[in-house]
Order: sequence, then C-alpha cells, then structure tokens
Amino acid sequence: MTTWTALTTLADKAQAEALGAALEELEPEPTGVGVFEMEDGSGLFEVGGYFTEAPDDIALAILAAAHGARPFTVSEVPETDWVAHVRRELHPVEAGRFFVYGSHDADRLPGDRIGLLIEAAMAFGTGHHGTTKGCLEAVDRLLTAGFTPRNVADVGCGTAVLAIAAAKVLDGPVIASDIDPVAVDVARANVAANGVEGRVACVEAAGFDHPELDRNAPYDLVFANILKGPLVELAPDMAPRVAPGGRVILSGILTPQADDVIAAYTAQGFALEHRREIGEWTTLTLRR
Ligand SMILES: C[S@@+](CC[C@H](N)C(=O)[O-])C[C@H]1O[C@@H](n2cnc3c(N)ncnc32)[C@H](O)[C@@H]1O
Repeated sequence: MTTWTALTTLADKAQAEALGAALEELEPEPTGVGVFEMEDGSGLFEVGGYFTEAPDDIALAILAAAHGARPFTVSEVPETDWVAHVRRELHPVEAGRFFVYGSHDADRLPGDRIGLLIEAAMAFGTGHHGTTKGCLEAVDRLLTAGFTPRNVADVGCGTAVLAIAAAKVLDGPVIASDIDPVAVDVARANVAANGVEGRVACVEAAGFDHPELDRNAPYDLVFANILKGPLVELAPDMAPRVAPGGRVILSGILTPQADDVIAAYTAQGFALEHRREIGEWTTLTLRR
C-alpha cells in the first residue's frame, strides 16, 4: 500500500514561515505544506509537510536546526486513511456553550453543551480558527446577556458553523450565504447533518446580493467572518439590513485592522459593544 510521510514540528511564527518555505523547496517535493498557529496560547506555530517519498533524515535535521525549530516528528500515514487521518487530527473545540466536533468525536459531546457537528471539508470553519471561535464566543455572550435574535444572517458562512449554532439555540429563520459555491454545498451538507435543514437556508451570494437575504431583512443578528477589506466594503449595505438594537458580529480582522473596521461601522450608525482578541485575530460585536 502507498504511504505518505508526514513531518511536523513547532517553531515561532517567523521561523515557522521560513521553515514552511524551505520545506516547499525540498527534494523530493512535498505534496503539501502548512503552517498553523497552535490554539494552546503558546504562540507557537506548527509546520507540517506531506511527502510521497520520505526526505533524507539528515537534511531534515539540518533544516529544523537552521530555523531554530524542534526536531521534526516523522510519521508514516497510509494513503487510504488520509481523509480519516486529517479528521482525527481535528479535536473538538469548546466556545462558550458550543462544542464543535467531527463525527469521529461524537461520543465526546458533553451533555451540557450544544453540539455542532462539522466535518473537515473544502470550506473554512471547523471552529479551530480564532475568528470562528471568537464569533461563537461573541454570540454566547449575547445570549447569556438575554439577547434573543428573531432572525439571523451568516454572511460568508463557510461550513455554516455559525448559522448552525444560531439555529440550534434560537427559534427564528437563519440564512447562510457564501460567495464560494463549494462552501455553499458544504454548508448545506452540514446543515442537514445537524438536523436543522428546515431552519437554515443556504444561498450563494456576494455580500447581501441575493433576494433571499433581502426578503428576511432587517436582521437582529448578522455574522460576517470575512476579511477587513470585504467587511469595510459591506458596511453601507449592512446598516439598512440590521434592525435597530440588532447586533453584528464581525471577524476575520487582524487586530491592527480593528480600528478601521470599527470606524467604517460607526460611520453607518453602529456602536462598538465588545471586542475580543484570540491570537492575532479580533472579533467585534457592534450594536445598531
Ligand atoms: C473566514 S471564512 C468564515 C467561515 C465561517 N463563517 C466561520 O466563521 O468559520 C470566510 C468565508 O467568507 C466567504 N466570503 C469572502 N468574501 C465574501 C463576500 N464578499 N460575500 C460572501 N462571502 C464571502 C469565503 O468564501 C469564506 O467561506
């Protein structure tokens, strides 16, 4: 059976990025290289590389040492187990009352948490990123404070993790939209897997450019975990679609960019209510 060789190590951000670039240049060529921030608050980054042909041990040791990284952990991954392996690597994420998990961790769902079943797939939003976690914690905080949105939009839904969270704790309609048709397909599959298909509509749209999004407006709650640029562009379209007293939860914002996003939304009549940093990302809650 064909096997993959998986290499992983830890380093600080600059070293991890340089090491990731060096791995790309290695002979034999890797089939994939990734650099991910650890979610344990250590500030370390994991560098991973996958090869169909194992690189030379000595070359790897020199490469890690030259970048101030720990020695690589090398493991063999059977090709047929690849998808399952990636999924198994994704541990559940707790964010407020929510517990985001893959089907391989179904038996770990605590009885007092709201489970969001999200399989790793070709869309963003497994809960592991600080932006997704920030949005889940932000809505948890609003719910704890007694805010009960009657309708919700999740613009840039990815896996629809935020829309599913809303549908599981609220009674009203939820609409999930994404500019990427692949994400919309993944969103639909996740919505069905979570048993909320009657409650969450999934549509392909750039920003609010879809009749379904307008039909349900104005919203009591809008999530938009997209990047700073699209968020700033979206501000004038957002204002008329959020009910007075409604909230927007915005993420995908690198912390130094947060003031620009706040300025764009306060110019449209929103007031900053809460901000939270996770790693290098900031999540904002604003009230209209
Ligand atoms: C960072 S992911 C967020 C996914 C998920 N909402 C979460 O919180 O994990 C951003 C998503 O927004 C989508 N997106 C980016 N720009 C957009 C736009 N202008 N309108 C709608 N979706 C957009 C991307 O395709 C991507 O799926």
